Amino acid sequence: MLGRINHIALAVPDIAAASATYRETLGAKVSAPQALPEHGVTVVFVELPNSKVELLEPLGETSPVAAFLAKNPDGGMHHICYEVADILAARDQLVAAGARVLGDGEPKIGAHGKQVLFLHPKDFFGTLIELEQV
Ligand SMILES: CC[C@H](C(=O)O)C(=O)SCCNC(=O)CCNC(=O)[C@H](O)C(C)(C)COP(=O)(O)OP(=O)(O)OC[C@H]1O[C@@H](n2cnc3c(N)ncnc32)[C@H](O)[C@@H]1OP(=O)(O)O
Ligand SMILES: [Co+2]
Repeated sequence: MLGRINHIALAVPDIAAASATYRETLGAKVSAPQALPEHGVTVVFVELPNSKVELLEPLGETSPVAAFLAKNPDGGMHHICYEVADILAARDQLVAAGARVLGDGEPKIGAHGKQVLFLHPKDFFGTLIELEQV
């Protein structure tokens, strides 16, 4: 089922400050901010030779990241995104295995314009998993 790691996501309290640190202190190439109101986040991507790091900050009153930052005010690892070849087949297989697919269970369009789904962290050893159709 699982392909490459598409990205590791870090929730941050201030995406501009975090982007500047990744650019200036770590010498990384960081994309311009992308507001994703339908997901309640603003994201940037740190480009790496073998994957990406997604920095995300809350956007709007109902951001799913706000609760995470309330518990982790300095920020922290938020989710891991695995690529899958067939997101609907993966979803059906996971649901049949008893895993919880978050939201209404239907894929949404993510930051890369691809279909994504999220799996409950409590079903995967305390780590929020995102699946992205490639
Ligand atoms: C798609 C656009 C973009 C992209 O890459 O393209 C993104 O990745 S957007 C990312 C932001 N969107 C999401 O995170 C959507 C999925 N997330 C959710 O549905 C919620 O955040 C959820 C259900 C994971 C947690 O919701 P909430 O925090 O409101 O619930 P609780 O506080 O009750 O949390 C339940 C339980 O889970 C623990 N938790 C919460 N978030 C995380 C996390 N990121 N990693 C690990 N664990 C997490 C929380 O601490 C609670 O544990 P407990 O022991 O019961 O306290
Ligand atoms: Co993500």
